[in-house]
Amino acid sequence: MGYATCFVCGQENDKGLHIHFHKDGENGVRASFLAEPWHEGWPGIQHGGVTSAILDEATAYVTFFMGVVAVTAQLQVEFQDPIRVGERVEIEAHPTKVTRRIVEVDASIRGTDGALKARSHAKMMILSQQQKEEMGLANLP
Ligand SMILES: CCCCCCCCCCCC(=O)SCCNC(=O)CCNC(=O)[C@H](O)C(C)(C)COP(=O)(O)OP(=O)(O)OC[C@H]1O[C@@H](n2cnc3c(N)ncnc32)[C@H](O)[C@@H]1OP(=O)(O)O
Repeated sequence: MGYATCFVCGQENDKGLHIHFHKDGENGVRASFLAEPWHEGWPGIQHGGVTSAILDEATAYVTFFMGVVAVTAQLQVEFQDPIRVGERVEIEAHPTKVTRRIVEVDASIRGTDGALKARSHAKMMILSQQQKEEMGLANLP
């Protein structure tokens, strides 16, 4: 499942991260990722933008599995501990608050030992029909 060309999850995006997200419980999502050398910023450490993209995507999948079309309006990221190249990490996200137009989501990335690497709090804006049409997202499955 996913959009083929998405930078984070698209299986047909040659330059993408190819992360597979799956549902976890009623509203959560989970995924796993291995940091590769071409994901680094400082030598040997995964770039913070890549980390942020992964958290953003996990957040978006929460709303996707809820059956709404939403975009990220705010994403607040805390980088707690470096993600090393060659290190596998586990990603998790779940909703914390749902209102008519905004879904708030917490996401985290942890090492395989459970140590916290990064976490985020996001506000996802549910799009109106007009906004979906304006953004070219009106015909999503
Ligand atoms: C299978 C694969 C699945 C999923 C995989 C698919 C790919 C997923 C990609 C990952 C997700 C992304 O990165 S999405 C891409 C990054 N995000 C974007 O490009 C979004 C760009 N921003 C926008 O388009 C717009 O600013 C919106 C839609 C977010 C908001 O515009 P709007 O709807 O016109 O908002 P507006 O009428 O002004 O305000 C409505 C109410 O919301 C509040 N509000 C407005 N903006 C914000 C904000 N940023 N943060 C908080 N609150 C806000 C206002 O104060 C107001 O409150 P009140 O007065 O009513 O109280």
